[in-house]
Amino acid sequence: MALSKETVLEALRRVALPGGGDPVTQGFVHALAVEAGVVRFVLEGAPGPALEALRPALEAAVRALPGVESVTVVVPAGPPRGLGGGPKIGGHPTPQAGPLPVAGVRHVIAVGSGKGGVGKSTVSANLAVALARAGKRVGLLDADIYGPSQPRMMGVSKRPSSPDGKTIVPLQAHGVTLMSIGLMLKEDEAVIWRGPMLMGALQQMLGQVQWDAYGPLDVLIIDLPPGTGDIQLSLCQKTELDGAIVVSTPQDIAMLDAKKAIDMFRRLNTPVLGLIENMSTYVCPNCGHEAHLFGHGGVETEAARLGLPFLGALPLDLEVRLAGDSGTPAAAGEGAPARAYAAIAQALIASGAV
Ligand SMILES: Nc1ncnc2c1ncn2[C@@H]1O[C@H](COP(=O)(O)OP(=O)(O)OP(=O)(O)O)[C@@H](O)[C@H]1O
Repeated sequence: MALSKETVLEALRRVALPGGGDPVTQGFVHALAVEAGVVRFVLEGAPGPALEALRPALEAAVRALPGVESVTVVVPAGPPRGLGGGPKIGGHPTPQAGPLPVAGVRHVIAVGSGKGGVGKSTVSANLAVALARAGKRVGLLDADIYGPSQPRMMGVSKRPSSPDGKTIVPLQAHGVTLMSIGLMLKEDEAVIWRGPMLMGALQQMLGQVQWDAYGPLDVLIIDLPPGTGDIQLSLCQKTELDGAIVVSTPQDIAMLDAKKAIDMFRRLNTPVLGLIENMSTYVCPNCGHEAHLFGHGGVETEAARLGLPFLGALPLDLEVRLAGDSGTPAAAGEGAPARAYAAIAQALIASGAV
């Protein structure tokens, strides 16, 4: 019989569980994929150690099928270790009627992008620092749960404390109040959670973090994951957002994805506060020649076409990358990128968004 999902499920059904029944009928087998001899599935629905104990028998049962080249069984990480007996991050979300405000915060602004790698986290960190330098009390939430980069960009690695075991005290860096799921995980630890766990983590980051631990905030910047997935949807529906900023490079392919993000925010009734063009120009530090590696001006043109504010263009600058990697965003310095970010911060303040 040819290898198929059904033959794999049949083999798994033949594995008897210690407490009776089989893993398929008990609902432990999820996201089964069978592709050219490669079998993958997620084992979920019982405590992690019990599933780990089951894994070898299931792998052996599948490997014994004709045509199987490899088997990968993923047992999702449970909620990360807590904060010294404090709240566990990443449980299932609790039901919530409508969008809620974030306690201790006046304005909430999400920073999104359609495509990954266009500099959304860099822009979030730098904008937060620039707004803080302009006198605003700023919070930064790293909601890029699969790829949290704010701890590195903002230069923090300490685990936040939870004195009462329920709420979490955020950290502070460069004048910004900061929280990231990355602070709860080891740097190289992958998050292998399904949708509900992600939603739960996001809900906790907004509701259980004491955003006003160092005084009430004027604005909370939320660094979203790229794309238009569960986190974006959930955030827009469950949180009273003032609006979203969309970051794109001028490249057509990035702009195409940015338009999808804009469309998503519009459909979710989240006002788009403006567009930012990142990696806009490159000025050669040796000869001063200006090059447009990803094109130039495309985002501004698109903003005009859509009737949205264009907040500014940010150069492709080695200082920005090095500063991000070193944990002190370029906006904290005195160079050209810091001036460009200060101008965007002023534009946002002038618009009344912050
Ligand atoms: N204007 C810039 N000049 C130079 N390097 C930049 C600039 N903007 C971002 N980078 C660099 O590009 C890389 C990707 O940036 P970043 O992580 O901010 O993108 P992202 O859109 O948040 O990515 P992801 O989708 O993976 O979260 C980083 O190494 C960052 O330092």
